[in-house]
Amino acid sequence: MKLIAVGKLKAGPERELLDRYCSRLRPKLEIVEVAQGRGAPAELKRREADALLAACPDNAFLVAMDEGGKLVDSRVFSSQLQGWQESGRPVCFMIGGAEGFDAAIIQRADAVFSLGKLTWPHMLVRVMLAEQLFRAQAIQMGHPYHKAGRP
Ligand SMILES: C[S@@+](CC[C@H](N)C(=O)[O-])C[C@H]1O[C@@H](n2cnc3c(N)ncnc32)[C@H](O)[C@@H]1O
Repeated sequence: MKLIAVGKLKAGPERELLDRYCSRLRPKLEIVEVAQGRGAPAELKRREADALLAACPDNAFLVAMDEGGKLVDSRVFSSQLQGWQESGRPVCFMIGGAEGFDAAIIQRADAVFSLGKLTWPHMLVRVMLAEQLFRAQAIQMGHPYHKAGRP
């Protein structure tokens, strides 16, 4: 699995949490960082989209993280992730920059997934996605990390 994201995550609390969840993930999550675009928002997003798409294999199943995407619970996400992984295509997640995605990313995406209607800082979205990937793995394995207490 691969995460392609805008910006460079520096040392600090987000890095520590991301490393903690990533160290528990199997298969490993390869993280590719692309440079933040420059210029007016439309141009910046176009440049970021070019870099993001260049890092994404043509045959990848691309999941774009976007607040306008599909809202699912962790069990549904876990089962969807399993299906994507079993499809034989490499699974790539993508996180945009401060201005969000260019339309080209949403058009290319095979799935658009939301962490809720609130807008989160993109470095926190990395941590939240890694935690959900770990939770999805725990659900698949029946590991008690995920407490299925809801009716
Ligand atoms: C600061 S947000 C960009 C906000 C931008 N104004 C927009 O409309 O997309 C940076 C990136 O974090 C991710 N992100 C932020 N909030 C999210 C959410 N609720 N669900 C999924 N991804 C989110 C998206 O990939 C977004 O491109």
